[in-house]
Amino acid sequence: MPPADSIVLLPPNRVWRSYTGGATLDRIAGARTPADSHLAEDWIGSVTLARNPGRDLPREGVSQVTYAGESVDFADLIASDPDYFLGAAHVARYGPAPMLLVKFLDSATRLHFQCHPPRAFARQHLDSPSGKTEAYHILGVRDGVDDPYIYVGFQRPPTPAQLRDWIERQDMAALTACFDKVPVAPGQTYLIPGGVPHALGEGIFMVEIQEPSDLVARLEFVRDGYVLPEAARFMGRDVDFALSFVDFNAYPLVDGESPFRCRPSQCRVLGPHSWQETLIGPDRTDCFRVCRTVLHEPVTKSEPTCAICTVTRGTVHLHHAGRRHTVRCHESFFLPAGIDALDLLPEDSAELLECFPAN
Ligand SMILES: O=P(O)(O)OC[C@H]1O[C@](O)(CO)[C@@H](O)[C@@H]1O
Repeated sequence: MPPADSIVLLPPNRVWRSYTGGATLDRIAGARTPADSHLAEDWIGSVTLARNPGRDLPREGVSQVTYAGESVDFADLIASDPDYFLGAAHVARYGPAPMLLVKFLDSATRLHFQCHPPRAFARQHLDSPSGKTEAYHILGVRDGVDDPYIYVGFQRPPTPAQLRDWIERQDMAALTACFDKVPVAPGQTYLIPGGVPHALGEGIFMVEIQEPSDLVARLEFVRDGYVLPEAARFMGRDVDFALSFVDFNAYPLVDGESPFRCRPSQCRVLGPHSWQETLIGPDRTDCFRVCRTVLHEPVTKSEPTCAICTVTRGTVHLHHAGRRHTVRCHESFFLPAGIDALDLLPEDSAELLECFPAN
């Protein structure tokens, strides 16, 4: 099927989570009374199914997108012309899936201490092509949260036997004492490889970029009165299965900074005052790539692969093949691999977060 349009627009796609949040997402969507609830995330241009045991929504997670003015299931759209949307080399290697999951995440509360399987473990033991290495690009912090933080990697690792005991007794004081708080601020980026234990602090609004799966082992079972059902704790397996992929290394902070922080490096000049920088490159992970484009004038650019792009500041007009789309702050679009060059016209100045699958 020849593409009827060029750009795929990615409207909000709220997904139920076991923690609470989402008031910021409500506000962005223009809700009259923004409120926190269990719809704490927005999965942007997703073909990944959410694993929410007990919820009767078989397609939860998969996005309805806007293409040529029509609302369509994103997986169906890609299947209609995988080479155009994803690129022939990508399809030959991975099949008709973007191999990428991008989310807005808006936490009202600290998330459960948790750990995700690395890709090799997921392939060997979970019959999944993807694990869940994930990255956080922090966009904002709620009013009243004075010390935004994440926990990432043990600073004082327990032994596996100790951790097993604490999980079974839910001794969260002992577990928390294994971590230092890593202070975070808007504009920062962190990569959390599969296997590394972590918990996102309360009051953080961010874009999360990750391998496309919803695989998680929870080390903690109760948050704010919600008790995780057993099936949701260790992916239907047991505690020893979860412990077998936990990274027990120590990751001390150096001058208050975590080794998981990724600092930007400029990679491409796009105009006299416009550029693209790498936030997460192949030196950090082979699971995905993340860039930020800063625009101070109209720019024409092409990319070697498809991308999920989110405007993180300002407004950008996209021109391609005689069509024009306006994308405002916190709106997103999918850039098909088949697009040769795209014109980006910022209103004054703008920033884009660009997430690319592994290539
Ligand atoms: O274990 P919880 O608190 O339900 O959190 C799950 C969420 O945590 C994250 O892995 C972020 O750490 C999200 O991708 C995921 O939706």
